[in-house]
Amino acid sequence: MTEVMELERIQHIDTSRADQAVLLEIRDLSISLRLSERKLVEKVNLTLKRGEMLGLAGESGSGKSLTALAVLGLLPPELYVAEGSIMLNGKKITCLSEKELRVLRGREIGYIFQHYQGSFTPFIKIGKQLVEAIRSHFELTKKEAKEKALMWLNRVQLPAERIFGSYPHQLSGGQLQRASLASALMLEPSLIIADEPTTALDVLAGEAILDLFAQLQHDLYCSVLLISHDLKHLLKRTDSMAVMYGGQIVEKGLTDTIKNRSIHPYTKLLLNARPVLSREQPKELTAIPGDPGLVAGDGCSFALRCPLAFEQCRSVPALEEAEILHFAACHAACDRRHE
Ligand SMILES: Nc1ncnc2c1ncn2[C@@H]1O[C@H](COP(=O)(O)OP(=O)(O)OP(=O)(O)O)[C@@H](O)[C@H]1O
Repeated sequence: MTEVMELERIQHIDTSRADQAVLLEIRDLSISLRLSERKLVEKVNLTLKRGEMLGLAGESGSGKSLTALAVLGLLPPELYVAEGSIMLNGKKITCLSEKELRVLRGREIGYIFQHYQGSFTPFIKIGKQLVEAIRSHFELTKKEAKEKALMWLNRVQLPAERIFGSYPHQLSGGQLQRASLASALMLEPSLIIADEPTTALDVLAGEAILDLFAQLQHDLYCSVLLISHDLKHLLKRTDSMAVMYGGQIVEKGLTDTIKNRSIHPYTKLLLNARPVLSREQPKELTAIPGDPGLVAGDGCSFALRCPLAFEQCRSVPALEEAEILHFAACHAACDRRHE
């Protein structure tokens, strides 16, 4: 198949996928430690539509990666899905066997991690690994698979022939992350999970990869769960966002709404702690009070660091719909709205 034919085929897939049906639905997901039964992620509800980019924000340890690993069926053995379900394309995936999950990963769900070195086996050339991955999911000859791999290396703006014949250690960090992007996208998954894909790169390389990723996601009409502790990336690129603290979602909604009308004190502090480039005098950044990762054992998980905390925060706030498609879990904010 020529490169032009392959592109036409992908464009055809785009239009046939052009509906905004729900692709991923996470319902009441709780993840616990097997030994102590301690909950690390609690009652997470998320919906991701076809073609949508959903951002998951929150500081280190808030439960973002565990949520993603649960979708991929890659939780470490000491953890398990204690409650809830995950549906992909209307099919429950929380009850699939390891063998079924292996088929799902790659073909249905692509993933890109922060540690891109782990995306490739060190002593096998990139091209050979890409061809093997393609042939394990598509019925293609070696020659056809090579053409597809080269086309994708081209699409992620790499010198395709050279990278195809290189070992992973011969590539820079940025090139390796581009190659892992090609490796995830070439299988045309309906969902891509990108967990801090640029954290290990310098700022410019990271920005360039995310711009390229957003463009390819748009062309392929796949859905993306983009995880980052850097609000800047999420505000710029996602359609909707969820903010996690202490293993729970504290606020979620359309990205513009979160940016302009955030409700939860933690989201507001995160937004104020972000440097904004402007011609005017730079505003002073607000630090989030208390130590990162300080989570209240009872009641609202953010209560120990919250400037608005009051008596009622000893009980767990429900995630309430403040306006259409905008949810927040905060007693103080809810009280103010009712005043
Ligand atoms: N295998 C494990 N055993 C015990 N606790 C774990 C394990 N994996 C994660 N945790 C704990 O679960 C919580 C959520 O971790 P998670 O990796 O999801 O956070 P995160 O928001 O993705 O943070 P980061 O941005 O640093 O990756 C943290 O308190 C973490 O210490």
